[in-house]
Amino acid sequence: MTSQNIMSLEGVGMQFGPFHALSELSFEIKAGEVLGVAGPNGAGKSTLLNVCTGGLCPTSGKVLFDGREITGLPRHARCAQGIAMTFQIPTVISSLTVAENLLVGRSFGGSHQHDFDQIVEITGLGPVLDAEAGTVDLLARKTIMLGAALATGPRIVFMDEPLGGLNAEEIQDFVQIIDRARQAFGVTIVMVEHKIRALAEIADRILIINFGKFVCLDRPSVVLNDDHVVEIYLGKKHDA
Ligand SMILES: Nc1ncnc2c1ncn2[C@@H]1O[C@H](COP(=O)(O)OP(=O)(O)OP(=O)(O)O)[C@@H](O)[C@H]1O
Repeated sequence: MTSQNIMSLEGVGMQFGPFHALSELSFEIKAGEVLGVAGPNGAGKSTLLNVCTGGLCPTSGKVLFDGREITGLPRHARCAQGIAMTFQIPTVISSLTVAENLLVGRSFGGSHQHDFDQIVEITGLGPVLDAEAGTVDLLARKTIMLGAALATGPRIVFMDEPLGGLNAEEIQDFVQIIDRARQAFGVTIVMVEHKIRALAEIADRILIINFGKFVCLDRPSVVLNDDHVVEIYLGKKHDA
């Protein structure tokens, strides 16, 4: 992992009418890292992902990619620059084959696309390449979505709750696929995830937000032992 920053948020806020979903968020994402993003329901995690990937334009502050401002850039333009996203509910094109879904991903990418065969090898999708994407199981659909994202040739992939709905064995399998993608392509991964123990195993650092505000950003061992984080998840400590 290098210490060079690939993306920075500077004082980012997102208001929906009078409601502040994000307030004054500032932090950096390091090139090559796996950054976990966690926080209670409604903390603003999905809003944050959308602000980073172009689904939402923040109402204040700046988003920088490689030092250049991309705050108002739409999703397709960010994708062409190397910013991809996978969604909580797998968005595959059910009537196309698995291979065709990966090729659709390629058609949205920029100039630095990864080798198709290497994506198939990393994702392990080889045995189901000719199957209709709507017929495969949840893990395979999540893997197709990641494969299609990788096919765009991203430098950073934002993943919204990638482990949701998977059992313990499937979580291990999917985490390994994510790790292989990171090793092979040097891609930076940002994962919003409720399963904080699983997140701690794969993430280099974890960002905690609450009520749209920055709480802490550090190594998993530090974050999981942070009193404020424990309080957010478990409630205030009471003297016996
Ligand atoms: N388009 C919108 N209009 C109004 N309020 C919104 C909109 N999108 C999100 N919100 C509100 O912003 C807050 C943050 O939502 P967000 O989905 O980002 O939280 P989250 O941390 O991803 O939650 P969860 O863990 O439950 O998925 C919530 O209170 C939500 O109701």
